[in-house]
Amino acid sequence: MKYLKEPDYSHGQQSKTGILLVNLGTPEAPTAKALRPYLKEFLSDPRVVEIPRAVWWLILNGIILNTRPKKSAAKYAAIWTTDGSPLRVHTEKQAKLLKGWLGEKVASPLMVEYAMRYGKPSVSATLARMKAAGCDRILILPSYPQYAASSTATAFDAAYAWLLKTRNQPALRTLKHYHDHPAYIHALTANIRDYWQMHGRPDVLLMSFHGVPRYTLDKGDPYHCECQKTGRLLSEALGLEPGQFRLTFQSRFGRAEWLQPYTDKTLEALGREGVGRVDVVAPGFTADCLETLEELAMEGRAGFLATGGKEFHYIPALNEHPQWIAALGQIALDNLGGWVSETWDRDADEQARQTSKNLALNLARR
Ligand SMILES: C=CC1=C(C)c2cc3[nH]c(cc4nc(cc5[nH]c(cc1n2)c(C)c5CCC(=O)O)C(CCC(=O)O)=C4C)c(C)c3C=C
Ligand SMILES: [Fe+2]
Ligand SMILES: [Fe+2]
Repeated sequence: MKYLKEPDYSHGQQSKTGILLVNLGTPEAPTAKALRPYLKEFLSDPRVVEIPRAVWWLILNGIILNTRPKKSAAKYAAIWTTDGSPLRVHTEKQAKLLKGWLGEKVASPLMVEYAMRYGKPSVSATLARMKAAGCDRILILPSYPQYAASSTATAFDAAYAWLLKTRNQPALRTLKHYHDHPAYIHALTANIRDYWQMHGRPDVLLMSFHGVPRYTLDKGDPYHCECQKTGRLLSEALGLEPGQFRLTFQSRFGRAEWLQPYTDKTLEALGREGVGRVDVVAPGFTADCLETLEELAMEGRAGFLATGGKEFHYIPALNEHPQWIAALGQIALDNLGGWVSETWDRDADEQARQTSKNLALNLARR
């Protein structure tokens, strides 16, 4: 059969608008056994590794899948929670909170779900469930503020692949990026300011983004420029001078050159330069995960302290920060034009926000 079976049709079923939050995916357990299928699916994606298929098949199946699952499992074990993988825990909570936030602002029937590009819950199964529940309009909202072919585009590929097999297709919208959306920048700023209010300020704020191979920039992927723009807007919003922050790229995979400067090398250099306190933040990760909790908060810390650094702080990702949930809601609404009717007065809300911000600033100045 070429097409998926249609859910039973009933006249008068209320049509809904759906929002699907898509994150990368994570293993089912912190074990080599669970890592293997996850890494196989992830690293078999031609958007992720672009070398010729036959060559890559040999490397992946002959070397990587025999060595990496065990090593990565040990890293996942160090960050695993009683509720499971942090990436899934946070993404699931974000979807629930987003539904609550939108519920107060939107009159139309709405469904908010999350899916993972690799592993479970899959994009196709979740889209099928949303359609069966009556969603005939769906917005795909990737968890990545900066567009990259290896993250954003492949999430869309998964949605399109499901549409290809679907007879009665819902309307689909994709949200390409929100790297410079004022609400996203505001949420990042609020999250960092909250942290500094509790723990004091660093000598240097290091903004670390997930890396991608350097050749993707040369071939036209806008990811590098979008990370730079987020970094610039964030440094301006925080009022940082050039010497007070750095922007770097982490998680290099394989032997090819990736976007530079590298996070690990920069942290080691900062330690050697005698920088006393470094705070690391990862603006491109909207949920904490292996790459932030293990690579930055554990490995990065060790590298900085081993080379002479005195104090290291990792500032948590946006996760469930109320400003982030509000930002997700605003970003979603910006992309739902004509699909839902809003019951809130955005301008009045913005005015109230500015007033309370000014009040807080005045209080801080006293
Ligand atoms: C910001 C979004 C991401 C981009 C762009 C991205 C590109 C990219 N990643 C790899 C290889 C790996 N990444 C891994 C984990 C991982 N990557 C992202 C996000 C982006 N990746 C996240 C959120 C995570 C964490 C997932 C979690 O479960 O917590 C891994 C798996 C872990 C490991 O074994 O190291 C690999 C592998 C490549 C090759 C790439 C671009 C080409
Ligand atoms: Fe990655
Ligand atoms: Fe650039």
